[in-house]
Amino acid sequence: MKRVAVAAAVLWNESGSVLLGQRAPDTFYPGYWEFPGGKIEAGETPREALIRELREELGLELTAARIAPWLCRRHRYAHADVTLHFFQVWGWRGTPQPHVHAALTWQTPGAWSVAPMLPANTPVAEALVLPRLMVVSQVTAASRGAPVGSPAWHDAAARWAASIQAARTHGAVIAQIREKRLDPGAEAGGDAATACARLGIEQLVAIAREAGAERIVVNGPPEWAEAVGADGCHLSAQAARALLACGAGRPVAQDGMLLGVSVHDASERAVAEALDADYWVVGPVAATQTHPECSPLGWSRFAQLIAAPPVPVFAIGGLTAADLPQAHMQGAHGIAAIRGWLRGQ
Ligand SMILES: Nc1nc2c([nH]c(=O)n2[C@H]2C[C@H](O)[C@@H](COP(=O)(O)OP(=O)(O)OP(=O)(O)O)O2)c(=O)[nH]1
Repeated sequence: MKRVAVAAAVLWNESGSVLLGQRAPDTFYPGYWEFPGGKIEAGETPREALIRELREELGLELTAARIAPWLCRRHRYAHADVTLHFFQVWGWRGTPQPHVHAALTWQTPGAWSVAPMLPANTPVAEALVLPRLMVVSQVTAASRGAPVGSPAWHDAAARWAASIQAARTHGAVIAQIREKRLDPGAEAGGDAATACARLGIEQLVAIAREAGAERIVVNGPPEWAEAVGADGCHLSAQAARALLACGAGRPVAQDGMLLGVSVHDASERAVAEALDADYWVVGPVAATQTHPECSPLGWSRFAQLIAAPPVPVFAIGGLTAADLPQAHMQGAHGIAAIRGWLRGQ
């Protein structure tokens, strides 16, 4: 089958809308909506092709410093096996003109008023509505293991809620409940411990919802995410590797549940890909108190590790909201942090 490589742009305007073009009547999939872009020619990089295509198709001059790689998706159409390099673009000169499209429209992701999109774009449209900021909990550790429901535990939980609220001033939030010692499946075991752990996680889900988190994932087995009414589960790199080793496939029980995986190196990236995770959390980018034993990747190794990711990536490790633009430029979808959200407030 013919292999085709394509570069396409998610152009963001100041109101948070993205530009779609409707394919012309004489093309393959006429009338379908797509992100502007086109085939990468011999000798071109995806970025060079993007700049050329948007000049030809829309009459725009992209601002080089405002173009960021984002996702790379492969889709097998009947006519060709297509690899799509999606970029996010925030800066250009000119007003988009429909030089090749039947129509152009600015659309708010998730509130699409046009359809259908090209089939390869369904996961891309979903990725566009995934929040950019992940706030990771650390309530048990921050309260020095105080029992669930105790005043010290509540204080730590309130600080976590404040972190979620602080992050929300920068955009939509995914809350990740990461309470290792509360893991209801942990070796501490016993019915009372399990019930208490479950209660703790349930309370944190309620607190995160109240604080305005758009999505909530639980770091632990998928059954627990489901049992406490979370929107998905997040697997540590170790848990993901163990699941894959027992020959299990993608471990998410219900449709629509998110699956996230932590990644620190290329072999863990391969595990996340094999499990068909919906997003990766990759780091540490900078030094962090949570993992003092890990040497930081720095942005350049981070960018190499995540190069051409099929799903959105959150950068983690010593980051604050101020790092979001830099994270985007390195190919990240967003950033994740435990402590960073209240810094500087
Ligand atoms: N530009 C763009 N192409 C996409 C998207 N999603 C998607 O599956 N594609 C596919 C459709 C095509 O197979 C290919 C884009 O090729 P193209 O627009 O340069 O060319 P084409 O197939 O329409 O036709 P032609 O240039 O060969 O005449 O990528 C998208 O969002 N934007």
